[in-house]
Amino acid sequence: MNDGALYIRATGTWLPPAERVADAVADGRCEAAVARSTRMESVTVSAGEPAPEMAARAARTALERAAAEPGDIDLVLHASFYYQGFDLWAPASYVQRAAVGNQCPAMEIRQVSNGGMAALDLAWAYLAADPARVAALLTTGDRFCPPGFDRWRSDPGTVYGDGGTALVVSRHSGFARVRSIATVSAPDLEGMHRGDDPFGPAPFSHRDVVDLDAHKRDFLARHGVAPTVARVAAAQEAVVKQALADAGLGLADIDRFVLPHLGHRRLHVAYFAKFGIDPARSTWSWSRTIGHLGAGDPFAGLDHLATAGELGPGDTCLLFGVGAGFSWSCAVVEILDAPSWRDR
Ligand SMILES: CCC(=O)NCCNC(=O)CCNC(=O)[C@H](O)C(C)(C)COP(=O)(O)O
Repeated sequence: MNDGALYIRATGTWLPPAERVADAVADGRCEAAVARSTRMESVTVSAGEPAPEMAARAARTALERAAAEPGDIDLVLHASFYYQGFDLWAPASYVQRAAVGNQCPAMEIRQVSNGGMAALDLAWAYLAADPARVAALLTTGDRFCPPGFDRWRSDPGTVYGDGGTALVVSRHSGFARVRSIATVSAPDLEGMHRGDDPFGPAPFSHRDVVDLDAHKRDFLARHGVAPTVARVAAAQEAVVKQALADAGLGLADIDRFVLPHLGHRRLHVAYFAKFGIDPARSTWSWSRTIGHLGAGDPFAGLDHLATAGELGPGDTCLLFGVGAGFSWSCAVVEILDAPSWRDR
């Protein structure tokens, strides 16, 4: 066991069937312009499975692959950002009861789309703080459904998918090692996801459906596009530079890029063009069939690469997360062994 090391023992996802973007355009659910700019092919849509249940199903897969017993798990962190099914409730405890069945601390992470990476960052520190702590279960789960969310229109540069994801991390061993993780925060940008709306006394006090584009227009009208874009770009560059430096690697050393499930235009601006990332070496060809899973994209993307047999010993992956706030996280993951559960 290496002091301070963190390993990934297993990944897991639970995704409902996908709906085709072309069908959504044909029946008016999705604007043709959004289909063109995002280049999304399909998104996973829950027929009714609740977000915490999808997370629990992903967790069961990851725990089984990790051969982890309930007593092995010393922390459960559940990240989400949309409605979890009840107005005042503890989704992390639901995941713990439904998937683990132990009594370790179970807490919720609400860091919008960066919640999965925030959980990874915090779990590493929590496990390192006590030699008796060995492993953690990290989950995400969201269901972006009506009436309050329009997966096709609530955030025009991104089309949202439903699903649960999970990671089992350990200080002792795993198929992959987390070489570094960095997180950068830009609270001066938090207004971009509230705009000019006043604080409300209850959910949906000012609008019936989430409209992130309205908040963004309000914010950019006050703060300007160019300075905001520059601020976002600078923070994105800083977090990648920090993660790579802490891992002693350069961008050229990275074999695979696990990117947020944003639409193509956003990915091109923030990742492909900015860092010279080849889309073919990213998860884009898969994520365009899934949609933005909220906090779960990094876990789902790593699970996809592992399950598809695209990861071998010595490979390095760069996991990216970005969330309203804003916050950015970036982790360097080194593959030590081919995952035992890969499809081929
Ligand atoms: C709310 C869900 C969430 O946390 N999403 C992640 C944060 N959002 C993004 O990264 C989307 C990209 N947007 C931006 O970077 C800023 O809004 C910009 C750069 C101001 C305008 O980007 P655009 O909307 O034009 O793609």
